[in-house]
Amino acid sequence: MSIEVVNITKSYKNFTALSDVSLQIPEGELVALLGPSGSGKTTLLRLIAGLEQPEQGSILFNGEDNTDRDVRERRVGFVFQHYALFRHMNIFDNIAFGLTVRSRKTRPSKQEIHERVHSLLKLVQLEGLAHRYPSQLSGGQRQRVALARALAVEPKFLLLDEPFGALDTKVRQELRRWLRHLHGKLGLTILFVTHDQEEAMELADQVVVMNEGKVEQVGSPEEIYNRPANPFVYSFLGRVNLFHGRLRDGKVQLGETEYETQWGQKTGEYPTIGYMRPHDVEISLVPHVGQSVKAQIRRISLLGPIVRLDLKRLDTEEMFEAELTRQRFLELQLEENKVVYATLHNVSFYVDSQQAIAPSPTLVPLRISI
Ligand SMILES: Nc1ncnc2c1ncn2[C@@H]1O[C@H](COP(=O)(O)OP(=O)(O)OP(=O)(O)O)[C@@H](O)[C@H]1O
Repeated sequence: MSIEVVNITKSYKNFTALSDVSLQIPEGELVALLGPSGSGKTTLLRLIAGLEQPEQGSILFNGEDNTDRDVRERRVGFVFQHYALFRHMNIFDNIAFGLTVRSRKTRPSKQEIHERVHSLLKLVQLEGLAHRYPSQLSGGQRQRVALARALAVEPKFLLLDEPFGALDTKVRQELRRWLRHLHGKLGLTILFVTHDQEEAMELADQVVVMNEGKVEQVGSPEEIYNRPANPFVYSFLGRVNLFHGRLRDGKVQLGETEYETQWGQKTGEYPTIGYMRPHDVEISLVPHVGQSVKAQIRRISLLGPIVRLDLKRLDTEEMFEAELTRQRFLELQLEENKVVYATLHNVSFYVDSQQAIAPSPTLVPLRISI
């Protein structure tokens, strides 16, 4: 089932948790809501589930308005980070719960419940554990029971709020793979909240990046990483170097280097910030005329297959990072305090419009890539 959020605003007293948010989630997609703490991810999930009411806007399922529908009528499967299974019930009864509490008219027969619970136990790969109690399971197994319980009532879609947040890295990775597999098998629309960018990138078909109650960008993992819509998305999705310079007559001056942009017709002078990823810094021992900057290595961190260098530009004195393969690092025989040449590829420039163009606090992208 598709989900559509249209111009939703939600406040708690004077605080606006969501401000005019719109979003479309096509049927059958696995979508991540990604953003820092307090950006409104859980609030949006709770509104879709019907656990909260918006002040403004509407929520449609398959084009049908559900804004005023009760949580039970929405038939949503919900799993939280700390999903409290009923401790006094065994796994079978936990999974069957949503079915056994139905009114006599809609409740499946004992035999049907038995069959459904066993097929769900098989699906979440916990066959044979039906008679255990939650305290006798690992954290990862408990989250799988929570998912089976959410699926038991045949929801129209699943909403997962940091479902693997409390688990250790290895178990999280296993559960991610498993969830991806489960999604492929069921074809159910799944919306999950995470503040872990790796989790979002690895799992989702589409990622919705949120910040301060607003949607900053929606796109595939590849799109949001390679074509970030603005500096927030750029910085949130991985390590980034910032270089401060000036745009003058269509050219950006960063220290001693100059970059052509497509903004040749723009007259005047503007403060500009260049954003780039550390893996797009090319380190060499000889200069690339007009393109490279002289920099001193201040610190070397060996991180398994890659090596991270903390460098200081000798022209502007700005600090920045470079990442290179261990092999390239050994070839160049790099060591701390050595002076090298850094060529900066794929710099995205943003004009600081707050100071130069308009009284808006956002930065305006000028050009992607050099
Ligand atoms: N019941 C409430 N009363 C008052 N403020 C609330 C309430 N629920 C949420 N908020 C506020 O709304 C904002 C968004 O909260 P929300 O839980 O949606 O963020 P989040 O992105 O899910 O954060 P996290 O990753 O930390 O869970 C936060 O600043 C939070 O303090």
